[in-house]
Amino acid sequence: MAELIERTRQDPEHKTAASGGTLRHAAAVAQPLPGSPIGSVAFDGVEKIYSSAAGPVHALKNISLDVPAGAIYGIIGRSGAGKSSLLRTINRLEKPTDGKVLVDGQDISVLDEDALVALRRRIGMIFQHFNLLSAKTVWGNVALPLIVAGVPRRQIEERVAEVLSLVGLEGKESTYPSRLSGGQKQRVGIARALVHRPEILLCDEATSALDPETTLSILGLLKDINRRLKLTIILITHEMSVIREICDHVLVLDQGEIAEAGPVWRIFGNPQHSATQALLRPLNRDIPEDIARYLRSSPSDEHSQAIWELVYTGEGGLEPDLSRIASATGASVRLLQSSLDRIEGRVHGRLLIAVRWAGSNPTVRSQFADLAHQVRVLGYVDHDV
Ligand SMILES: Nc1ncnc2c1ncn2[C@@H]1O[C@H](COP(=O)(O)OP(=O)(O)OP(=O)(O)O)[C@@H](O)[C@H]1O
Repeated sequence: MAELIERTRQDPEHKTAASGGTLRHAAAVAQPLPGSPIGSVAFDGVEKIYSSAAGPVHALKNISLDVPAGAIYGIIGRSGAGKSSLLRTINRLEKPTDGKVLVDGQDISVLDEDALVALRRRIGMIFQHFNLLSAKTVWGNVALPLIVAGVPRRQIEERVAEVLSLVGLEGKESTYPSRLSGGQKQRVGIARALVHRPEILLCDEATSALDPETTLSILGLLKDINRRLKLTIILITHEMSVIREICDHVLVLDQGEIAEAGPVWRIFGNPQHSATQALLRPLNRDIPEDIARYLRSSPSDEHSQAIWELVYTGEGGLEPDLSRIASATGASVRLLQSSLDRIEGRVHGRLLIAVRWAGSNPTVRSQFADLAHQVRVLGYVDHDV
């Protein structure tokens, strides 16, 4: 046991079921299949049907999805969409009614009790309300999983010091949770989730109880951990801004089904499903009220201005080029509004511009076609707005 822990300690990238486990656990656990990336998760036709007093609830319907090792994968959807149910199948807190969940290529439904304990040491989890023991200090909360696993005291002390330093909580060892801020409590939760050197971290609405500034600092910490420890992070949230801030991939769930899934830049840049569009609406500004008030469906005369919307979806690295936009119009052009964002180095969002009309729409449209992913005229105004 000591040898296994020592091996893990010396090599922070070494991620096996043995991390913090006992020799018996290490032998019982289903090891990652040869060639399977460490930290990968795959859902294969996963179904979950709960029985309730009101009848069966079909919470997950035919979910098939690959989560690559090392990803920060966000799961989003309206309340009741099935996010928690799906997340909890990964460490088998929920067992699928049908289908398989594979961790590192291994079907986890076949694991016996010992192997399940070992699996859960490879998969850390943090929660919206932190789930700390109020009667234990920061040190006691973080050390507990190692104490339960029977790890020798000296190694527990080393490891707890390591993870507390990783989450920026040195000096808080003797503090009780009641004396910590929400952000500090979540840092304790993260430290506790990392003590066994997991390969996957599940985050269940981890920032929903935090104010915006603290949310950003916790998201920053998660991103840092993902990079430094090469840890796969799978998070559920109802906040699109959380996905935009740290995720590289996103799954949108709608009534237990996959609405769409893929790289965040693509899904956010060009949402196809009505559920995604509805979730994204708060991030997209509609037409500003002062412009909407004067918008007409056709131009009154040659002095009218067309209000153009140019949409950027991140595809092909296309970005707004203001000088080309200006020269394409061949007339005066005014920038009315821009709501552009960068996700993983790709620009997405939109520009609203006013272009003197003068019967020029067809020419301008053909010129704009090369400059943005989607272009359309929203309407016309008779004067400067
Ligand atoms: N133990 C259970 N017994 C019966 N029904 C359940 C159970 N757990 C979840 N459900 C139902 O399954 C569906 C999916 O629930 P789930 O909690 O996975 O959704 P969610 O997207 O995480 O929702 P929220 O954002 O509100 O937490 C819901 O209709 C819910 O009421």
